[in-house]
Amino acid sequence: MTLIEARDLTVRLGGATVLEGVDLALEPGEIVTIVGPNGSGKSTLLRALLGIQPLASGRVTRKPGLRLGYVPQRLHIDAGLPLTVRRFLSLPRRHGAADTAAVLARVSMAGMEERQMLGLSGGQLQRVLLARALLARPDILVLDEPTQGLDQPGEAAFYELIEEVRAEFGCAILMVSHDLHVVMSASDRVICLNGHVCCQGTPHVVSNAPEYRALFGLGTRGTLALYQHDHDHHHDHDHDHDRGPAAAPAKMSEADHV
Ligand SMILES: Nc1ncnc2c1ncn2[C@@H]1O[C@H](COP(=O)(O)OP(=O)(O)OP(=O)(O)O)[C@@H](O)[C@H]1O
Repeated sequence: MTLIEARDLTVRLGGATVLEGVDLALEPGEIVTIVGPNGSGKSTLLRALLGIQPLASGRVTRKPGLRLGYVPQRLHIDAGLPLTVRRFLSLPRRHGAADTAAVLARVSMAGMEERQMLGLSGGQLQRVLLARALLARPDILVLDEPTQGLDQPGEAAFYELIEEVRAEFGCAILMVSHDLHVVMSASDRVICLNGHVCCQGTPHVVSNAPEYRALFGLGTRGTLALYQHDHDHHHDHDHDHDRGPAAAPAKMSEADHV
């Protein structure tokens, strides 16, 4: 059964249309990655799916009783606010000490309950955020650029952990990522967003589809262009990224088959 489905989503922020006509569905156990240039509406789409972003129009349907775990892009903690890992994990809902200890151990943070949140390294903070999301026993783990600011080994380790968590918890994963290797290797499906869904498909199909190569002009740069394309080019066929949110999804006969 589909976990969550968005139909024809439109979101306006500060008078601008940030998302328009976006459709998306997530099936159990899938890893789906949203890519797109800065400001293309990726975080807004996640927030809309989470139900914390009002819609101008469209609909989000959730499986009854659906549990969502969210790992945000950033966490603002007041510099003067003492906040231990234990306290943070009990917000907004308290969990038993054993559950907290188990989930911290799962993210390789065993025994860190009394550490101050402000004293954690970037990688440790991401693990604590993941632990908090896992405490909700989510059907879907939603991650917004979860490895931002981590070095390469930290990034690789974090995504390895995500895959392990999916296998163990059986949850679907929906994430925004700028990390090419994640997009190409760890995702079942890639959605390319620029205010609208430009194209989508499995990473393999998308990166190999002639339509995709024509669309993004991969040339000799290979799959790197999947990550690097910036939607500021023109091409001869009927899909124009420059139209922004009002544009229709690309016609990608192969790549659209998901
Ligand atoms: N509260 C707001 N009021 C007005 N405009 C906003 C607001 N929040 C976001 N926006 C605008 O909406 C657009 C989409 O923002 P969003 O954060 O969803 O993009 P993104 O694809 O996640 O970007 P990035 O890759 O930089 O994180 C941007 O142009 C942003 O400036």
